[in-house]
Amino acid sequence: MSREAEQKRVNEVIKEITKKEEKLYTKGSGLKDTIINLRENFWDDVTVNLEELDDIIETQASIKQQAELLIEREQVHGNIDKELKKLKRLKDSPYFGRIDFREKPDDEPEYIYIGTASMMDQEQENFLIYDWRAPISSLYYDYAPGSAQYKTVDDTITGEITLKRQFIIRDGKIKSVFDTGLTIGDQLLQEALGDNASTSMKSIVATIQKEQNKIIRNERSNLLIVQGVAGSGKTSAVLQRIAYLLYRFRNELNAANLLLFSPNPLFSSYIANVLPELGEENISQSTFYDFLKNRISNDITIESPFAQMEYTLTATNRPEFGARLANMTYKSSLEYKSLLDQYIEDLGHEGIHFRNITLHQETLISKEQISEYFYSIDKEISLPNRMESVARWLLQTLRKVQQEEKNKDWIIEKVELLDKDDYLEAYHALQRDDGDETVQEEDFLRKEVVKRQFAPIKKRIKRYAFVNILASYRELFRTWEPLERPDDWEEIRSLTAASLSKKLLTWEEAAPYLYFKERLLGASNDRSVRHLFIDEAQDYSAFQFAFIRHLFPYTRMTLLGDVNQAIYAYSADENPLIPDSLEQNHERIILNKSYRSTKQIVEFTQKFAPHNTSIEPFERDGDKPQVIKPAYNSNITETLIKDIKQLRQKGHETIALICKTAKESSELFQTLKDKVSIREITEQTYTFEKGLLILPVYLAKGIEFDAVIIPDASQENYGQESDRGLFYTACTRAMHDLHVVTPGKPCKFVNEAKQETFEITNI
Ligand SMILES: Nc1ncnc2c1ncn2[C@@H]1O[C@H](COP(=O)(O)OP(=O)(O)OP(=O)(O)O)[C@@H](O)[C@H]1O
Repeated sequence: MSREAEQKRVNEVIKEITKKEEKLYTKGSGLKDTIINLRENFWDDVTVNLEELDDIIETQASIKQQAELLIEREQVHGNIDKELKKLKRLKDSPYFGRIDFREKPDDEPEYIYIGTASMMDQEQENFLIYDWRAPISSLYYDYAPGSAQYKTVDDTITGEITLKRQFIIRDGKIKSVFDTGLTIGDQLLQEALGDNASTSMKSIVATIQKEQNKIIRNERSNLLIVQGVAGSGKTSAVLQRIAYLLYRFRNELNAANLLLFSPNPLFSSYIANVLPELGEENISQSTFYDFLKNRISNDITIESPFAQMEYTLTATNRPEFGARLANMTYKSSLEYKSLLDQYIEDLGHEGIHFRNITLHQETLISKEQISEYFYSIDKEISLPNRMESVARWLLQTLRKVQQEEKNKDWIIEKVELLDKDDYLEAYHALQRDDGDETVQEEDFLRKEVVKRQFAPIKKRIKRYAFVNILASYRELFRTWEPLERPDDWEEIRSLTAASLSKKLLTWEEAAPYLYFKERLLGASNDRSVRHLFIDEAQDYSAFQFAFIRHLFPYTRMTLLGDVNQAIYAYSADENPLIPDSLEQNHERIILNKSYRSTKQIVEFTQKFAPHNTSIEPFERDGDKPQVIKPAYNSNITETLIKDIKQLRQKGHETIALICKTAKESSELFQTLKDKVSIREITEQTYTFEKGLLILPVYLAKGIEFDAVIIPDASQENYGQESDRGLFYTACTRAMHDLHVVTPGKPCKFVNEAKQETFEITNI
C-alpha cells in the first residue's frame, strides 16, 4: 500500500470515527437531559410519608429506587463520555503501527492496525484498529518480519509477519510512514528522544522495545524484579504495564486495586499524565513516607527520608553522627527484624504496656487489670487474637460500668445540659410507652447521657488504643536484654530511647516501629491491593521490603530500580535488585539500554557508575559533556550564569542545577535568584514548569531535563565513596547536555571517566 493509499485508509477510519461520535453525542445529550430532569424532579417521583413505620419503609424504598435509576443513567452517561474521549484521541492519531500477518503460507495476510484503543467497523465485524494491548498486537513489539507467534488466552497462534510498518499521524494526517525490522522505529525513537524534555512524562506506546514489552506483558510472576540502567525506560514500562493489566484483567481489576510507590511528590505529578493519555484512570500513588505516615498516630512524628539524607550528608561533625549511621545500618537490616521478632516473642509472656481506661480522669479499668487479663489468656494464641479477646472483654466490662455510672449523681448534671431535640426525642420515645412518665423520662435521659459519654471510650477500645505501642517499643531500648548484643548496641540503644521519648521516629525506625505495631495488633493487610509497583526500589532497605511483604502477603509485586542509583548507603545490602539477595521465587528482567541521554553522556557516566553493569547507549548524538573549570579570576556565580546563557542559546528549555544537598541548593539559589529567573525545588514542591530549576539530587530522582549543570563537582563536595551513587544519579538526569562545574580539584568520579569522553573548558 502506498502512502496515498494509507492516507486514504486513515481518512476512511476518521470518517467512521466521526459517525460514531455523532451517534454518541445524540445519545449522550438525550441522556444528559434525562439526568438533569431526574435530579431536578427527584422528590416529585418519590412518595414521602413518615407517619407510620410501614410508610417510612415504603418511603425509603421509593427513594432507593429513584436513586438507583439516577445512578444507572449517570453510569451510562459516564461510559459515553469515556468512549467520546477515546474517539477524540483516535481521531487525532488513529494508529501508529501495522503488521500484515498470515497463519498459513497460502493465506492472504490480514492487516492489523495498532493504536491506543480498539475500534470496529459499523457492522461490528472487523477491527479497524486493534488496541496495543490485544494479544495479536504483541506481534508488533516482539518480532521482525518472518515467523512469529502470539499467545491468546488459551492458545498459541503461529504464522508469518509479511510486513511491519510504522506511522506518525497527527491531526489525521500521516506525517511519516516507514517499514521496519525488529527494533521499532529507530527513526521514531530518534524523534521522540531528540525532543525537548517535558514537564510531564509521555507514553511510549508507539515505540515499546522488546525487552520492555516483557515487563509490560508479564502475567505469570508474583514478584517481578527489574534492574534497569538509568534511562532504560523502567518508569515508562511500569506505567504501560499498569495500562496493560487494567485492560487484560478488566473484569477483575480496576484502578483502585493497584498501588504505586513513587520516590517523591514531584515524580508523582510528573507521571500523572501517562495513564489518562492511554485512556486509563490514574491509580493510587503514594510515597512510602506518606504511606507510613498515614498508619501512625498523629502525635508521633516521622522524619522524612529526605531529612535523613540531608542529615547524613551535612551533619558529619555532630557528636552522635557515628551512632546515627550505625543505627541506620542496623535498623535497615533483616538482622534487626530477627531481634525485633525475638522481642515480640518475649512480649507474649510479659512486658506489653497498656493504658488505663478513664472517664473524666477517673480510672474505670486500670492498665494492671488489662495486663493481668491479657497475660491470663493462653500463650499459644497469637498476640493479635489475644488483643481481640481483651477488646471484647473490655467492652463487656465497660457495659457493666456504664450501667453503674448511669445512676450516679454527675449524670444528672449532664442531663441538664442536653438540648431541646434530645428532650423531644425522649418525649417521643416515652409516648410509645405507658407507665410512670417522670421516672421513665429521667431514666431515658440518663441512659442517653451515659451512652454518649462512653461512646468515645468504646471507639478507642475498638481501635486498640488501650495498648501503649510506643512505650512497649521503647522498652526494647531501655530494659530489654537481647540474647546476643548487636554491634554498637549501647549507642543505638541510647540514641533510639532518646528520640522515642520525644515521640520522634527517625526514618530508619519508621518501618520497624510499624512492623512492631502490626505484629502486636494484627496486620491490617490490605487485600484490596492486588498489584503493587515500587519504583526506585534500590532506595528501600531490606527491612522496609520485609515490612511491605508482611503488609501485602497476597499482592503481586513489580519492583523496578537501578543499583547504580542507590543514594542511601544502607539500602545497598540485601536489596532485592542485587542478584542472590532474595530467597523468594521471583523473575528478574535486566534492561541495559539507556534511552534518555545522548551516547556521549552515557559514555562519560558509565565509567564511574557504582556497579560494573553493562550500559548500552541508544545511538543518539550530542555534544560531549563539559567539565568546566571556572576561569582564574571569575567567581562561581558568574561562571554559572554564563553557562546557563550558553545552554539557553542551544534551545534548551528545561535546565536543572542539580546539587548534592538541599543546603547547597538553597544557598546557591539565594545567590542566583536576583541575577537569573530560577525556581527552587524543595520537598514541598509538587509540580514544575519549564525553565531554570535548582534542586538537590534526591528530588530529581526519576525525572529528566534537557540540560543538567552540576554546580559543584569538586573533590571537596563529592569526596566520599558513598557519594558515587548521588553523583551518578545527578549526571544521568541529562538528556542532551551535561555540564560539570569544578571549582577546585574535580572529584574523583570525573577523573575516573575516560579522558576522551569529555571536554574541559574554562568559563
Ligand atoms: N521505548 C521507548 N520509546 C520512546 N522513549 C523511551 C522508550 N523507553 C524509554 N524512553 C524514554 O527514555 C527516557 C527515560 O525513561 P524512564 O524515565 O522511563 O527511564 P528509567 O529507567 O525509569 O530512568 P531512571 O532510572 O534513570 O529514572 C524517557 O524520556 C522515556 O520517554
